Amino acid sequence: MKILHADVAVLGGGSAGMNAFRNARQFTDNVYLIEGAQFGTTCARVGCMPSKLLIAAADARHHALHTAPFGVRVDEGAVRVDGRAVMARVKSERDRFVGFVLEDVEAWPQERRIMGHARFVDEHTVQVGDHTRIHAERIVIATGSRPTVLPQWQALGDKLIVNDDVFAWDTLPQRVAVFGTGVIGLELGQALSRLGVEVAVFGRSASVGGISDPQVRAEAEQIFAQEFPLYLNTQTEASLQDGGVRVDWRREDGESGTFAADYVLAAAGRTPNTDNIGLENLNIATDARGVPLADPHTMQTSLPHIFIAGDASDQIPLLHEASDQGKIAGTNAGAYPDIRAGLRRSLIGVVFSDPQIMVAGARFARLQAQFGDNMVSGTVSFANQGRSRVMRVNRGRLHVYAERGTGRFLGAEMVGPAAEHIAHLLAWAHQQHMTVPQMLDMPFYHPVIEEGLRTALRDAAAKL
Ligand SMILES: Cc1cc2nc3c(=O)[nH]c(=O)nc-3n(C[C@H](O)[C@H](O)[C@H](O)COP(=O)(O)OP(=O)(O)OC[C@H]3O[C@@H](n4cnc5c(N)ncnc54)[C@H](O)[C@@H]3O)c2cc1C
Ligand SMILES: NC(=O)c1ccc[n+]([C@@H]2O[C@H](COP(=O)([O-])OP(=O)(O)OC[C@H]3O[C@@H](n4cnc5c(N)ncnc54)[C@H](O)[C@@H]3O)[C@@H](O)[C@H]2O)c1
Repeated sequence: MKILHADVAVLGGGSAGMNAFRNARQFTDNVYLIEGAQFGTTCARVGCMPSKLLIAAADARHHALHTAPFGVRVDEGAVRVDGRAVMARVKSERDRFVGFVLEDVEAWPQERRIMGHARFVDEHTVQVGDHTRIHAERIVIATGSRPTVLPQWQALGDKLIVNDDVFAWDTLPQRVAVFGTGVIGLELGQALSRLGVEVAVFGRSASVGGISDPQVRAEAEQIFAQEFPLYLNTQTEASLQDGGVRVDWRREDGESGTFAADYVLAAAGRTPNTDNIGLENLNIATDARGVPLADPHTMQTSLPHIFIAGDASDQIPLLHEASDQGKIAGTNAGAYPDIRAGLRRSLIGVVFSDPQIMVAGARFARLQAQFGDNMVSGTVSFANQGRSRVMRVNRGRLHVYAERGTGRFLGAEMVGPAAEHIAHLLAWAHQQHMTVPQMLDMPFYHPVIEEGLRTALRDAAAKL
């Protein structure tokens, strides 16, 4: 057994762990980065990047099939999906992104990177595989998350797939049942459907892409249900049949049916990888899911020398949050005991469906609980918004929320065109603590989709 002594040990070499390692090294060279599976990050290998590549292919087919309203005739029969070519591009571009991450990792001294599953033996000792034991003064947990697989789905064997499996395909299957109407369910479900795969998306609640505003959510449901079968508030039972999967479903309203699929894609949330790292050997405060509680400004847990970052923290499971949290945790682990609050940005979240979904600042549900009647909501429908109509992307709704009296901009939720860009404008305004009147003083070009944002802001201003 190799015994090492470290100032800082970082558990997990994904986006959060890499940033923690990088930042801890600003203070000491004696830092180890431990990776249990492979370097390359979830984001680049099986997350953000390959999903966006698949969506790009799906949108190419969708646009090719929808040119007629512009007077541009494309022979529909000529639009053919070559599943092997689609997956070949997804994988080769994905490998390019992974390659850049690996270049960064390989630039670090080899003896500082240790491969193996890490577990706590006690508050200062980490066992790596069966080969190394590290005594560390400070430790950063950055072990990420994995798809949640419910026990009743285990019997499906290799017919139950997760996002990682999709990006390992060499070609496209014929039929997929998606369990989960959150971010992954919508993104991958719609992309597969647009690539010609027969898809049905099942959600056990009314949730669509995480939208908490009932009016925006209802609009999203209506839009997506027009494109592919979307079953909300639905119970499902999946069993193996004829070499595939049979999904028996029953909706709350009593409607029921069966869907035959090649695979069930589990997209029902993610579980932080903190249940298999020996936390039982520590006296650390955890939340109801068993995840260590941490101050979001310092990422310090209840054990002052242990920090947590990224999806493992179960705070906001997004890439930019993992990077920020990794930086904060690594800096504080390096500078310990000089602990400082790091930069936390305004909330921004985008679902890359079509139309896109976004949240900026704060979610409606949280704001309503906090502000109640002290909050106004400005609205715009994109159905007749000028530029959106020109481009035939005129679907969706934006709600902006502001504090009554002060006019302070509080947040927004949206399903609609250019949501990824509007999300940035609004998150930036939120972080600058702008009021709705100040936002209306900003320039708006003509004709642009952002003029819809101005309509919503004017509506909010009139109610202030
Ligand atoms: C399909 C999909 C699409 C996504 N799209 C987006 C998007 O468009 N935009 C966005 O912002 N976010 C997106 N995300 C979320 C984003 O990918 C994650 O929030 C982010 O990658 C989390 O980074 P992390 O460092 O916490 O975890 P990871 O990158 O998963 O790193 C954790 C690392 O820890 C290792 N590890 C685990 N346990 C141990 C152990 N005990 N010992 C040693 N090592 C261990 C793992 O092998 C892994 O390498 C997406 C996620 C998925 C699944
Ligand atoms: N564009 C992006 O930024 C992006 C893309 C993909 C993933 N992500 C991140 O990854 C996280 C995980 O994504 P996700 O879609 O798995 O989780 P999610 O939390 O977004 O959605 C999970 C959905 O599954 C539903 N659900 C739960 N149990 C179910 C069951 N038994 N049957 C059917 N439905 C069930 C929930 O009601 C919810 O709607 C996201 O929260 C997000 O932070 C981000």
